Amino acid sequence: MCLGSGRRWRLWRRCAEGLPRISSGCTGERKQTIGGASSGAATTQTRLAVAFGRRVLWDLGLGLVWRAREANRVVKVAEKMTGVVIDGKETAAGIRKEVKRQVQALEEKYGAEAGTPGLATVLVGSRTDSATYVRMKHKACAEVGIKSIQRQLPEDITQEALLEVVRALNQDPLVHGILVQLPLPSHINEEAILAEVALEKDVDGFHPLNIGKLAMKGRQPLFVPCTPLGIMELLRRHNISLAGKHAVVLGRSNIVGMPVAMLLVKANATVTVCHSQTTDLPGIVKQADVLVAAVGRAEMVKADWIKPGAVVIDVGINSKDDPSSKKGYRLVGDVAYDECASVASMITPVPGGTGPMTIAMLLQNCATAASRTLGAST
Ligand SMILES: Nc1nc2c(c(=O)[nH]1)N[C@@H](CN(C=O)c1ccc(C(=O)N[C@@H](CCC(=O)O)C(=O)O)cc1)CN2
Repeated sequence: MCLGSGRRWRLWRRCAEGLPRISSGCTGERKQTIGGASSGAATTQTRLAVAFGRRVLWDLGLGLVWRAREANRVVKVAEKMTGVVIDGKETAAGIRKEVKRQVQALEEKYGAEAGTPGLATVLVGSRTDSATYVRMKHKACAEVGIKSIQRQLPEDITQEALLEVVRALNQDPLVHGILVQLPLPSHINEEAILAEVALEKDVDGFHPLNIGKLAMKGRQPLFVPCTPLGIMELLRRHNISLAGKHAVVLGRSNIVGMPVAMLLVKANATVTVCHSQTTDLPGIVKQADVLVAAVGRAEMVKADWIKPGAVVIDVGINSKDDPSSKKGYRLVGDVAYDECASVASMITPVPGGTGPMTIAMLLQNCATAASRTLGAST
């Protein structure tokens, strides 16, 4: 077999390095941003490859066989590169447009009064973060044409009175989705309140039956919690495959950690859930092809915890003192973003990552709830 010198050289390099091909698009500090449904190939990462005693054999076509052994050769390809930013804000904006079209179609089919999806939010007490999230939800509803009503209740409301509010919303035919903002005050039994929400209106997916089905093989919940669903949608829309991958989830909360772990298992990933009693957290995180950080500890995950090329999903929203900002603080995630972005292949920012997706998924669940109810009643 006769090989041209260019082809021979390429063959030798492939054999000797034993490396995956490095994208020619890698450009030092350049940041690539991907939003919407476009695909995001990993373009940058630091690579260290060690090739021991690789055999390179080729025929020069002159009857001469060259046998080359590369012994203890270190191929070091170290590049300072930056992972692709998964833009949750842009992806969520695309989903809001889709929901808006869905709402218009429902109104055309069932009329403007009966056909408009309705969401009821229930806010107990005066936590400023909860009030902000509820306000954001109402604003997003208005943007896509979902009618929303709010039940603002005092901090000291009794369990029974709160149950009555939920029961009344269950009976309201113009309300297709009910959301009880969490956390609730400590004297309220959260489990009992969430269990009272009508199953077909459980747009937060926290009803015990929906969570139970999520945890079971071959069962489908009516609704899936919004942040975990948003994470899966971000991964799907960015063509990140999960089958056979090792996914590590930091945190075991009912709102994010546990349900996202169940969704990852259903997507055929091998999942490790880490928590406050986990030993050697950095060592476990280092094994993750996909990392979901949801512990609520500012910038806990450092660059040397990340496996080169991993996909990093940051769910943390923590405020950090920042005298240079107008407010005196800024929001940061659970991941030390700048340093981790240079090791990961793809990463979500905070703000602008999973947060906007949470609200987009709520709108989507609400439109689905209305569509099912209206379809069932005709
Ligand atoms: N009943 C529920 N309660 C809570 C949920 C939930 O899904 N259902 N999740 C969280 C809070 N949450 C929604 O309620 C939520 C958190 C953050 C964001 C968001 O868009 N964050 C922005 C930054 C916002 C800011 O500037 O403060 C971002 O990340 O870009 C949306 C929703 C707990 N409770």
